[in-house]
Amino acid sequence: MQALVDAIRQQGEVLPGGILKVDGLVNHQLLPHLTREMGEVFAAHFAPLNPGKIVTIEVSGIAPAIATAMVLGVPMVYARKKKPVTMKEPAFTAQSVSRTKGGVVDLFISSEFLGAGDRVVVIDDFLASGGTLRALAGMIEVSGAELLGIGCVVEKQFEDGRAKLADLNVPIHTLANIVRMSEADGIEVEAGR
Ligand SMILES: O=P(O)(O)OC[C@H]1O[C@H](OP(=O)(O)OP(=O)(O)O)[C@H](O)[C@@H]1O
Ligand SMILES: O=c1[nH]c(=O)c2nc[nH]c2[nH]1
Repeated sequence: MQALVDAIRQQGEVLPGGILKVDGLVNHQLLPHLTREMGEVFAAHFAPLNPGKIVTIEVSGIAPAIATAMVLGVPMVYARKKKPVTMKEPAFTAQSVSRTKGGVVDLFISSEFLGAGDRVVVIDDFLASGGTLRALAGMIEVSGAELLGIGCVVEKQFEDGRAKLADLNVPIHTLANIVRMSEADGIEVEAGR
């Protein structure tokens, strides 16, 4: 997605600890024209798989996920990181590591909105180590739903998440690919794959 690649070139910053800051377009501020195009691109890519639900994780996955769900005309379900009292027991749960806040986080998906018979595409903002997507895939499997594919806005190729998720045997589509980055040399970004 060329507009996203251009925006990362203009706004992206490399922070200590191998974190790419794209707060002005993905994490803290959203640019509607970019978010809408993300949804259109993901929807066009995954429509042939005939998904019936989009699944994501709060908080930064929600925007590209709902943009995709709106184009496909299907519900969007998101994993929460704190279990609200309204969530019916038993919920599907897993743990992942928050890359931007540090520490292990618990994830909860309501069993009211995911289960056997659901055909699911997962959309998230970052594919880095793949740990978060692994946790989501586990919850989807336990629910009895079928995982059809994974879409992420930004892939950090050098963290190898794509290879680590190969055993899931589903297509992974990303919109921008960070080939390498460092505080000294900046960001090498290309179109996703
Ligand atoms: O492939 P991984 O190494 O698991 O990294 C990717 C995850 O890390 C971020 O979550 P984080 O909790 O940092 O951020 P958020 O609250 O902004 O969604 C991002 O939103 C992905 O879900
Ligand atoms: O804002 C972010 N920047 C990153 O580099 C990253 N990696 C995983 N999750 C991330 N979120």
